[in-house]
Amino acid sequence: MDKRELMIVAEKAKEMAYAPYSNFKVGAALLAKDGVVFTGCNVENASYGATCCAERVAIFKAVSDGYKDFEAIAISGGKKFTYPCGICRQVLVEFNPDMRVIIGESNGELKEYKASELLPEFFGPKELK
Ligand SMILES: O=c1ccn([C@H]2C[C@H](O)[C@@H](CO)O2)c(=O)[nH]1
Ligand SMILES: [Zn+2]
Repeated sequence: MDKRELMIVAEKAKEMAYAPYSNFKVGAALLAKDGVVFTGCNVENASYGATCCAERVAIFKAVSDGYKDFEAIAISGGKKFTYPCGICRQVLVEFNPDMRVIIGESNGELKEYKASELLPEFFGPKELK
C-alpha cells in the first residue's frame, strides 16, 4: 500500500471520529510491516483529559491485536497539515523511530517524516535497559 492509499484509509477513518467538543476530527491509518492496516479516530470525552488521539487509538488497537512492527502511519485532520501531538510522537517512537509519518493537506499535497525527526533526542526503551 503506498502513502496515498494509506491517506485515503485515514480520511475514511476520520468519519468515525467522536469529537463533539473540539469538532476537530482526525483519522489515522497505521501500516504494519506485514501489510495489515489498523485505523484510528480521535475519541473525545466530557472530561477533556480523557480524550485519545486518532494516532494512539490506531497504535493501541494494533498492539492489542498482537502487532508491534509498524512501517508507516497516515494522519488526516484539518484542511492544513495536522501534525501528531507530543504524546503521540512519544508513542510512535516507542515502536519504531524510523516509522514514516505521512500528513496531508486537503489539496492532496503529502509530507513525510520519520517519527524520530518529529521527536529528536527522545526518551525511549533503550534508556530503561
Ligand atoms: O494529531 C492529532 C491532533 C489532534 N487530535 C485530536 C485530539 C482532540 O480530540 C482534537 C483537538 O485537539 O483533535 C488528534 O487526534 N490527532
Ligand atoms: Zn496525539
